[in-house]
Amino acid sequence: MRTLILLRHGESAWNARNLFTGWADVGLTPRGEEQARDSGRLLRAAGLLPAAAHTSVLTRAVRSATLALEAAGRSGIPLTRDWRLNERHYGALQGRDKSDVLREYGEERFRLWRRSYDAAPPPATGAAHAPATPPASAPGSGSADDPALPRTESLADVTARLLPYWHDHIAPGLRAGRTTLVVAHSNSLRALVAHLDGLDPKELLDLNIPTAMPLRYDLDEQLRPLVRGGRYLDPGAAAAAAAEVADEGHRSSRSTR
Ligand SMILES: O=C(O)[C@@H](CO)OP(=O)(O)O
Repeated sequence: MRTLILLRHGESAWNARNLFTGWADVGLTPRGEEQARDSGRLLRAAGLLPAAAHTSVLTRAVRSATLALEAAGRSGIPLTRDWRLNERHYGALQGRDKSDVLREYGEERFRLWRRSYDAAPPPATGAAHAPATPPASAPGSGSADDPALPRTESLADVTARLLPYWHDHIAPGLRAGRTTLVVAHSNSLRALVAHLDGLDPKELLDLNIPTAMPLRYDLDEQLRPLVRGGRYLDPGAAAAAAAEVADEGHRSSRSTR
């Protein structure tokens, strides 16, 4: 049996402010840092000791991975960063308040942009929407104006850039028997879960990944899940937190609630 642990980063500054984030490189809130440490403590308590870890190039994920591994007593293991694990590029929605977007475009469009397989938000235009720091290993020259950088992404686009990384860098370690931690984002993890569980687009609409809740997948030799959907280490807390994610846009930011 092979064990994979999926973990979304802790609460970011823009999660707390109810803003679409995507490739904007924002840090964790103090609460997000504590959530990341708590997730590491959960791993340790469950006896889940990763031998390898992968994360995106975005600060909120790298920092969460570092804090979780420290709290799990595993800070010495290799941590590999790659832009292919980044959050989906949210196009022109990046930096916008989710409640404002919901009001402006309506429930159906809002839901399809957030949770469908093939709808991409309108592309970002101009430097204002380009990532502040282009991910170092992203395609192209690394300049924020580089036409090779995405200006928006659907979940299908995320899946297409993520799966080569899964096949070439994560799956081989799992096959070699290494318990592996992947620390990523709401939508890059939705793409990975959809691949592992064989979700169809309708099932994907209802898939929400909560922040900092370790999700354990035990996999067979073909890397197929023994239990579809995996198992959250703290199922009750994860279900409540996933419901809050689903409800984003319908409530104001955490700091003003
Ligand atoms: O804004 C984003 O980049 C993501 C994660 O916060 O949002 P959502 O979960 O709505 O896809």
